[in-house]
Amino acid sequence: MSQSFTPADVATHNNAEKGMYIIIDNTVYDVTKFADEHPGGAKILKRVAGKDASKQFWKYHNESVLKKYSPKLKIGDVKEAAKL
Ligand code: HEM
Repeated sequence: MSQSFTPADVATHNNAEKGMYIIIDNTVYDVTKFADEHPGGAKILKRVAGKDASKQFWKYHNESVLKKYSPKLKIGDVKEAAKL
């Protein structure tokens, strides 16, 4: 079962203390522990923590990266808050 997050939920996880979540194409990844082993560096991940980083992600990686790391880093999907 996959957990649902609103963009606002993800936005609260924007630093190492609270945890660092990023959104790539509607999927939420927890990169808190991964940041220090990220080949592109921890700094660049800290800058996008809490945000949708799809554009930046696809600039530097391809599908095989997501395939490889999803089992370890994926924590859920983005679901918009119900519109009133
Ligand atoms: C789930 C999230 C991410 C994973 C699993 C991930 C994984 C990786 C991996 C495995 C590499 C090594 C190169 C490769 O195999 O393609 C890499 C390089 C890199 N990543 Fe990420 N990355 C993530 C998110 C991001 C984000 C959001 C950014 C930008 C804001 C970023 C920027 C970079 C850069 C700049 C490089 C170096 C590219 C190069 O040296 O040519 N990454 N990343």
